Amino acid sequence: MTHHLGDNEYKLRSMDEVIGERGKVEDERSLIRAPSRSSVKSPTNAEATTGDPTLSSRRTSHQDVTPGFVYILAFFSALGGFLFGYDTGVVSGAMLLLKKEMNLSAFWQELLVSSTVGAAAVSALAGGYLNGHFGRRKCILLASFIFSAGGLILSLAPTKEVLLCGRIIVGLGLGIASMTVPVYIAEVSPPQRRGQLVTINTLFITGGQFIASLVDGGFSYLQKDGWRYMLGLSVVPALLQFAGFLCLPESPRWLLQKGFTQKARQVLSQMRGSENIDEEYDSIMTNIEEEERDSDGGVVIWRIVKCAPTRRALIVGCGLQMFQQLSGINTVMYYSATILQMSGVRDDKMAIWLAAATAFTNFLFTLVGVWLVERVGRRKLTLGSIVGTGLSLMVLAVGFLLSAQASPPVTFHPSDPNLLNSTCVRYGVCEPCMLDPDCGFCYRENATAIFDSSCVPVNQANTEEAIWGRCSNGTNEVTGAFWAYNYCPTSYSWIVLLGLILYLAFFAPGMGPMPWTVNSEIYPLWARSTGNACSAGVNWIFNVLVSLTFLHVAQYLTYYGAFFMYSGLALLGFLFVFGCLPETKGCRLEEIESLFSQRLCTCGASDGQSVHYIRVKGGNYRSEEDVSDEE
Ligand SMILES: O[C@H]1[C@H](O)[C@@H](O)[C@H](O)[C@@H](O)[C@H]1O
Repeated sequence: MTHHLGDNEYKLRSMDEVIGERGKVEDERSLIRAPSRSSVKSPTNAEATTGDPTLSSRRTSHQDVTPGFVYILAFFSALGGFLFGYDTGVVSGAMLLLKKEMNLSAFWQELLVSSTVGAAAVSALAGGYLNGHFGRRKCILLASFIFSAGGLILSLAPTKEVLLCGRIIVGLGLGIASMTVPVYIAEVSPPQRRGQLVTINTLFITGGQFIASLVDGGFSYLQKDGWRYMLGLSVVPALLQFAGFLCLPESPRWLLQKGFTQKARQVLSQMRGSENIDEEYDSIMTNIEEEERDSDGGVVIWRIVKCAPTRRALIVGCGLQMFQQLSGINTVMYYSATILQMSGVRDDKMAIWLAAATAFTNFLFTLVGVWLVERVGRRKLTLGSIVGTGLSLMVLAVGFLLSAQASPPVTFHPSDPNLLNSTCVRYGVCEPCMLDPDCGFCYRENATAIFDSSCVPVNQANTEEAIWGRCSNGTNEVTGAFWAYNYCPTSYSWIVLLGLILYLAFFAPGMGPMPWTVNSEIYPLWARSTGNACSAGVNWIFNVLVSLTFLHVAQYLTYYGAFFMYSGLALLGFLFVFGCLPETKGCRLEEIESLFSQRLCTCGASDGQSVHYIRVKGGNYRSEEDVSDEE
């Protein structure tokens, strides 16, 4: 179908073509890229031989060394990621001490953990408005201020109610930081380093989780008030970030959008060192002008939904965040201590240190992601990661399945009258006994077998022991009886352990960081704050959903059922990523909108092909047919 382009309608083709014909077709304008004055005026040898000015300028920029200032900016921003990881990670260790000292019921424990994540979901959504209105820098300052205040309140909290306030305040900071930091880093980075620098933010998240587990381990010996240090230590990086950002500049893209052109130029040249910034400056400027001209005002989220390319970007961004959480990372991390106990680590203190080893593995493999992201690109990295994640989840599930099939029987039935009312006595084998949150498995073992095993009620105030009997004082050296809560003794634990390690090795380089990295790049400037707010909100909402439902899911589906389900969800995630995620590596932020000009779920079909764009009424389309096909 042919389209007649009116005054407001203009064509947008592939970047190279548009720039090549720019002299000839005055009213054809590129949204994707504006040529720099310098590149048009003075062609280099490469342009002369290939006739391709884009190629030569892109090559030049690829050879450029990123100025140190950008690394400083990335470091101070990523402290927000560190706080994200620290505050979400530290709470499990703090809770072990808190529940004893403050006599917390299971409900209060759950409330203290999930209130932070819930508050983060709300503030991430609200962060879109703050970000667009006040700028990235002020939002980061606000988040670090909130983190400091929250940390202080937590460390001094006299009652559980004050603790809850502190946890909610920290959550509010988390939400804002989680959506602002990746956007800020993406906007200050040069295209060839952007993926790596934004991925460093996730490295800081997993680094924060690892440091939190070390702090948990260290202070777990301090029974009185140890939790105050654990929770309060987050004030240090928060204050460091606050002080740093008092001296650091606003994102040049936000400055330009708000009309602070002089300041934007100055900041951009500060960030690019000796590099010529004309091309980048013009490109951002042209983009903003076109966006303003095409904008019909109105609420941003509604504009995003109405405009096909941004709508698709939003679906991809939110979908990635959803599948990240649905692949069960936080369940695996949270459950790692139990998995390790299953493999025969009986000492609680030892389990805490081994959980630190799990967090370290997550951190280490995120580092692999930082190294790979600019080498293999976001798409391949995410695809490879999600396939591996799905397979490792299957290994985990098979490990749990074999353990369930070989579940040791109950051979010893204590004749205490208190037991008559308990559901625990009805179980004949360990598997259903451990799936019941009210019961645990008490047993003895020698080198070859398990014997004298019983299913007895757990002490709800301290799940590390039974409410009475041989196991009521934890692992009892005298009677030689062991207490297993939430797991069964098994000789297949090595498969589960293998699954855990494989899971982290595959998840951490791709599915961990890429949803954040990709979201920071795929929206045009006018939609960036809102797009990231929505996708970060989705991440937090699914985070709280998956962690709150895990134990119930495991109760209904058993552990192996739950992990098979997660691997099924990872498979769905693979299909989604394969169909919908385009490669954004090396593109300038202003170019990326055009990658969503095609219908969703066609990415897999067009991998690596060159594209032609036309732009009609504010939208980018891959071909003239797409215009007629507008969804
Ligand atoms: O990308 C991060 C990272 O993978 C963390 O380990 C996880 O706890 C977060 O939920 C996730 O968003």
